[in-house]
Amino acid sequence: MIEAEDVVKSFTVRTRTGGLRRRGRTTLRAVDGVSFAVEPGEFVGYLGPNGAGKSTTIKMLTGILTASSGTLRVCGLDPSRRRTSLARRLGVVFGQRTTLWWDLPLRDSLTLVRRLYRVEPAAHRARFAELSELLELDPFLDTPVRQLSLGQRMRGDLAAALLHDPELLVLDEPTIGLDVVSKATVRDFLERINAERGTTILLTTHDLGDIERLCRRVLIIDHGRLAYDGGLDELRRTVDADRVLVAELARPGPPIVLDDPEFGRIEAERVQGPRQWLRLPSAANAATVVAALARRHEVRDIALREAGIEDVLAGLYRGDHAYTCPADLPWEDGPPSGPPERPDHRSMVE
Ligand SMILES: Nc1ncnc2c1ncn2[C@@H]1O[C@H](COP(=O)(O)OP(=O)(O)OP(=O)(O)O)[C@@H](O)[C@H]1O
Repeated sequence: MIEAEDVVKSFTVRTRTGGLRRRGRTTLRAVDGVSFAVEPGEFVGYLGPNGAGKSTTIKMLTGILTASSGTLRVCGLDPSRRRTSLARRLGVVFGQRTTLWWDLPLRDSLTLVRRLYRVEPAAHRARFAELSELLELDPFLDTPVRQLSLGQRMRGDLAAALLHDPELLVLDEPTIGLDVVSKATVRDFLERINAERGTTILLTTHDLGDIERLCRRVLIIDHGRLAYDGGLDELRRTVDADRVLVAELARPGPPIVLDDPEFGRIEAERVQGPRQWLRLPSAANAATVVAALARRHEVRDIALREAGIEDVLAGLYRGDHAYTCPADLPWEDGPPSGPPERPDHRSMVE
């Protein structure tokens, strides 16, 4: 459904280089040699910190931007050359923008979408009825789009993106700003169209709840380069994120220090009354640490917190962990051992 091979997108940006009047130009490689493939029916998360190159990738996939180099095929088509043909096979939702007509009732916006995509009236009626039911559009179909709440508008945008029954749906932050109930509606809907209709979905989001709930596979991009391609569980295992032991002692005391030949030195990193938080190195055996703790302190209660996906990603984005990527990714000089420094990202041309 998507084939990206060594895709690069560079922007030329003006910079001041010292004195007031001295200006230069910098080439910014927003996407820097990205390669991946998405099979029909997959639900893939596309993650990365702010400015990593996610939206730029999505704009290239949808034909809005043309890649500076590399090969890109979406539904078998070159997106920038076959933009109109691709539009018939692709649905796109940008959470921060709407494709609906602001002053028209939602129903009329959706009718216009039918005409734009030249959907047959009978097929449109069936699809419209199905999407209205799944997204619960009925109560606000006759409300002008500008009067819709964010959650209602997003449901309208999803319907507009899917009315022509595309094979591939590309979503850029579809749950941004939604409350928990609206998020759940959108997530349930996406899960259903992926499972029941086999629609392939590429989802960009900073909401890790979306990712944990929906995506079996994630791609992580950082500084324009693909840093990880694989499952969420493998990602957790790969980075070996630290676990945290929360110990409740019989009485408040100074920060715990454990020094043991088996696991080395562990110091409490937070103390709150009788509670103390100890970060366990990934190699440490939790049972050994708990036994050492119980020998030296009167312990009332213990909790062990595994690193959540949020901790794992925060560590990756900060550069605490070495990145890994599958060996079959076509890195020219082998995979990067860590995220490149910012200066490598920009190369001065003038
Ligand atoms: N039209 C443009 N001209 C110059 N630089 C651009 C342009 N569009 C994006 N960039 C730069 O490219 C880099 C990647 O931007 P992009 O919008 O793809 O990031 P992102 O991963 O989507 O970030 P966010 O999570 O904040 O939306 C950023 O440094 C951004 O400033």
